[in-house]
Amino acid sequence: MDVFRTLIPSRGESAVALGNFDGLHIGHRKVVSLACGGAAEGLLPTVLTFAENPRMDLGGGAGGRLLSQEDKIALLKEMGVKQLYILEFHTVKDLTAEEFVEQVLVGCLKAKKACCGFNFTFGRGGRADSAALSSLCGERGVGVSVAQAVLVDGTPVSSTRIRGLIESGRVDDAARLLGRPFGYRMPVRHGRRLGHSLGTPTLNQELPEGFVRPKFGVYASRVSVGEESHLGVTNVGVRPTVGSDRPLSETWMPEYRGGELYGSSVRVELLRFLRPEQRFSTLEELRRAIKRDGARAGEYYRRPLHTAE
Ligand SMILES: Cc1cc2nc3c(=O)[nH]c(=O)nc-3n(C[C@H](O)[C@H](O)[C@H](O)COP(=O)(O)O)c2cc1C
Ligand SMILES: Nc1ncnc2c1ncn2[C@@H]1O[C@H](COP(=O)(O)OP(=O)(O)OP(=O)(O)O)[C@@H](O)[C@H]1O
Repeated sequence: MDVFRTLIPSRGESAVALGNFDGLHIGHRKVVSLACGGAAEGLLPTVLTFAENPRMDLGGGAGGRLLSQEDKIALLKEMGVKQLYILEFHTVKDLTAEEFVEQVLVGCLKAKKACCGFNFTFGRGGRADSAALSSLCGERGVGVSVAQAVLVDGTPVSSTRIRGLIESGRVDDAARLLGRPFGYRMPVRHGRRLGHSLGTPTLNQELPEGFVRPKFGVYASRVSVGEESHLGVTNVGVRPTVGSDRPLSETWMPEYRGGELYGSSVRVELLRFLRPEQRFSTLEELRRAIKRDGARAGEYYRRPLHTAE
């Protein structure tokens, strides 16, 4: 897959999926798969997205990112996308709907097919919708496919809805909307090695500025180290017992017997909220709580995904 960060000409005629696609949830995947379907007609499956959520620019406040750019690129590649444009929003922000179709879609991306969802908006101020896209594209011989709303529990799936679930600890519900567990791949940093002395060594990862902030507390988790998955139990928060100046994700893998992971990039998926973070009066109480958390996490880890209790 080619990744372009500026509007350089497409390598050939394309089928383009349009949107921000933060999280690549099941609604987004439907739009992207419409573009991937273009391959059967000899079109290059292409995604046009943005480096930062356009809502920031349009004054809406975007909330934390659900997916790092690296993870977004990997998922789109897996889906069969051949060209990915990750643009700075200001490069298209002031174009009218007509200019966007003429200059970007037709002129640069050589689109023969454009794909979007039921609630897609574009053009200056986000004032044009999928009907406008259909008519502007139709005049230029470009087909348009509009995905109907993908619903869960009767309501459209959206990045905003998923953020709300994660921020309130409902990661198992978020997984139903994402089509996979919520997680992050971040480098493992050194901690104070207190965990080692408690008998529960932890992988410490910093959640970067601008990333969605899961509800502080302890989660059953799944940890991917290379090709292997391990049971994990993760505390997301500021560790009121021992203190931390910034939010951390700390994961103990009760059954892991492998080597040190400092410096490597490890994927942690949060499967189920277990309890809020607590201030313990002694380290011994903290140690016992962590062991109990590990045992509870094992129950969720071994349970098939997305099933009710
Ligand atoms: C499963 C788990 C649960 C935890 N729960 C709490 C908690 O409720 N309160 C707290 O202050 N710290 C909690 N922690 C964080 C520990 O204080 C921290 O991981 C430990 O002190 C090790 O620190 P270090 O990585 O700097 O060595 C938890 C950690 C884990 C792995
Ligand atoms: N539930 C859904 N069903 C079908 N298409 C969707 C759905 N959600 C988003 N889309 C489409 O996916 C593309 C990307 O949308 P966008 O990134 O704005 O997603 P969103 O999840 O609605 O985000 P937000 O919550 O920030 O509005 C757009 O073309 C949009 O219409």
